[in-house]
Amino acid sequence: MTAYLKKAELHCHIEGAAPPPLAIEMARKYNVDVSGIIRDGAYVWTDFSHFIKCYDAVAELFRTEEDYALLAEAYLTELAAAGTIYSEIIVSPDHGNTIGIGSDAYLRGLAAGIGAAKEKTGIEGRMIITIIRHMGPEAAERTALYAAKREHPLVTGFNLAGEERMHKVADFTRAFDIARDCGLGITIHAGEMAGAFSVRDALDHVRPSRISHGVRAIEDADLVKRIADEGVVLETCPGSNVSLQVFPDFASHPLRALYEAGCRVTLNSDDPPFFHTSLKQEYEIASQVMGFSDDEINGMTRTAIDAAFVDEPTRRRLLAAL
Ligand SMILES: Nc1ncnc2[nH]cnc12
Ligand SMILES: [Zn+2]
Repeated sequence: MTAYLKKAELHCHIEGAAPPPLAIEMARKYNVDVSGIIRDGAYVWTDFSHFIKCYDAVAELFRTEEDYALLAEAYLTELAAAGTIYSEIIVSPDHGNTIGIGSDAYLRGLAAGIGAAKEKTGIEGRMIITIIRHMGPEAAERTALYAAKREHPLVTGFNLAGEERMHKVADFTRAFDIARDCGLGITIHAGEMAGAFSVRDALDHVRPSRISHGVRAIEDADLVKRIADEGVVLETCPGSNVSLQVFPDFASHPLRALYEAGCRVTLNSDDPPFFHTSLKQEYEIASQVMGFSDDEINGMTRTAIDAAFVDEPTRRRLLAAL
């Protein structure tokens, strides 16, 4: 039972955290037919490409600053109820432009939601700006320049998400250099839909302190050793990986093997309702299905706080709260 354990999360896409009932509420508000993406109260998709389409359609149901405030507040309040003291949400300022409110209003809404949840529950939240791989390097550089210009106290990191099988990591080094130079923490999706080479590319070209997923590093023993030796933190999301069929089941998921090899691992939910999971459930899976002890799981939570993109006084306060 992990219900009583304190928790921390480094990897959850905020639009991917929208509970279907909230998405339905938004669809009613804007008179959108969602029968193609929500059935029997669950999101409907078949494979990664279809998941991304469904994700984008859900994201488009949130259209105002207030909608985004509501989404962030709802998610962080749910996390806090499960004992979570820290959460980094992955956000996409480009999306603010897609829906017509602009990136500033998008971030303002999310920041208001993070603030409201903190006021109610004490949970600490930060935002990680992501660029989207399938939107290409030019869009990525524009977003990085935006992040550099638009400093925000709650925006503390930079990520690359989207279709890992498109473009090369090297195409995005300039965007990451811009983000790093303005002081943002660096993480990158790699080793999820593509294999170990993708993780190696990410380490070589981007030099991140964390990797989003990274689990397919398991295909290359030298790479696993490098990750352990360099202390790169893996934001693992087992429920997401099984749902997207990266691994057929939890028994074949490499979390245990990576942990035993000395890699620094953390537990995360990715896009929880899309993958029929939650951070609470990921902790339960680690405990009940993968056999990690409470001490081992607490160690993962400590790793998450050690690797969090926060200022040092906040890190000390969070560590003290564990
Ligand atoms: N699991 C995932 N991988 C890559 N990009 C994503 N965007 C939202 N969820 C994602
Ligand atoms: Zn992700």
